[in-house]
Amino acid sequence: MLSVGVNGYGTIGKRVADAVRVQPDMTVRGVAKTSPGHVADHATSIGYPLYAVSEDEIASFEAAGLDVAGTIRELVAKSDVIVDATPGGIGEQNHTLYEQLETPAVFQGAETPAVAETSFNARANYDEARDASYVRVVSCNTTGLSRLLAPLKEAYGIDAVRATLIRRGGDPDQPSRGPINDILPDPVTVPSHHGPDVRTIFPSLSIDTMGVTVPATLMHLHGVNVTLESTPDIEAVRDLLAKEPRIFVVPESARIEGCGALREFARDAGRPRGDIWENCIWDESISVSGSEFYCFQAIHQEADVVPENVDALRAMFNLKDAAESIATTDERLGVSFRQHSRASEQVFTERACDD
Ligand SMILES: NC(=O)C1=CN([C@@H]2O[C@H](COP(=O)(O)OP(=O)(O)OC[C@H]3O[C@@H](n4cnc5c(N)ncnc54)[C@H](OP(=O)(O)O)[C@@H]3O)[C@@H](O)[C@H]2O)C=CC1
Ligand SMILES: O=C(OP(=O)(O)O)[C@H](O)COP(=O)(O)O
Repeated sequence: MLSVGVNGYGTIGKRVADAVRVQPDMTVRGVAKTSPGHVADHATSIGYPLYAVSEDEIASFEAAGLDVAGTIRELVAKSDVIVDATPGGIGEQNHTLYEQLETPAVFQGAETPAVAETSFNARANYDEARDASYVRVVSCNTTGLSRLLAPLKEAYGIDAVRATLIRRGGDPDQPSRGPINDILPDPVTVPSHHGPDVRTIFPSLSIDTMGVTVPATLMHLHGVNVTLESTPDIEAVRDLLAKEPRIFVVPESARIEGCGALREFARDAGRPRGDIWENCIWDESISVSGSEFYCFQAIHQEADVVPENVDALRAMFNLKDAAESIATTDERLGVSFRQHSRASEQVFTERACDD
């Protein structure tokens, strides 16, 4: 059993801990945060040993009636590997501690690529993280783009990518980022940082991205145009995407018109926290004109990187190959929306008929 410590138990850290907990080959050694409150209460109620980031903070946890198992140094020393889900820039500072104690670590997307030996997306470059001590799971937007581009690149080749990323203003628990009533070019400079970040996964890819932030907390929405190297049949593209493990081609029949309805769909499906781990691509938006591919995809920013963190751990410790790891992660987590995809339903029906 791989013993995993989670340093930074916020939006991403708590979800990664819960995803690790349900895997057959890994366990949560403990979680660390800086302050008490309902999130810390929840961690201890699940049974995660709680660690303070520094000695000074132990008293405030104890004053809140929480047992503290130690400081982050002790958690790092006891764990086989750390998932660092601290706010951007803190991970880089923590790198020194991980190195001192010879504990490998997974970092998140707001850290610079230089924090790790490789940036990671399970579908696109799993093998590059094999035997690595430090791996960076790319941001939610970069993860969403990588999952879409990997199968298109393999099947048709990619000449160029242009994407406009309509970004949520903040997460639901971030009142400091709202309310706002605006539509912000964000960043106002072009291209946005997302294109270069995608190139940490696909080094030679021609990609330009633009970002806009809107007053919403639900999801990001991408409008994507890919110039392919060949001219595909539109039904073949639909089938290709619908078969991808972490892509949900949203069928027209589901009458899911926007991100709010997608989140409600996830809640109705009993997803923990209403999380959507998959890219959600509207079937009707998939268009092909010559070698130009277009689609709209929604990305749940709080959730899509979670299975990627689990796979990064398996790659670093050579526990499974990419396909096995993705399948195990998804089965244990319940990544199942693909089964609603129109095209994959057709495939399943055809297979059943063949049988
Ligand atoms: N939220 C998102 O949409 C996404 C975030 N990411 C990336 O994940 C990373 C974490 O983001 P997110 O989960 O949103 O952040 P949060 O602010 O939700 O959580 C950060 C956590 O780190 C803890 N923390 C703060 N300072 C320190 C410190 N010095 N040492 C250890 N822990 C500390 C906080 O503890 P406390 O609350 O007690 O202060 C909190 O538990 C970032 O790199 C981000 O870019 C990636 C994809 C999507
Ligand atoms: O969208 C995200 O990152 P990204 O825009 O850098 O891809 C993550 O959700 C984190 O976003 P934030 O940096 O606005 O908190």
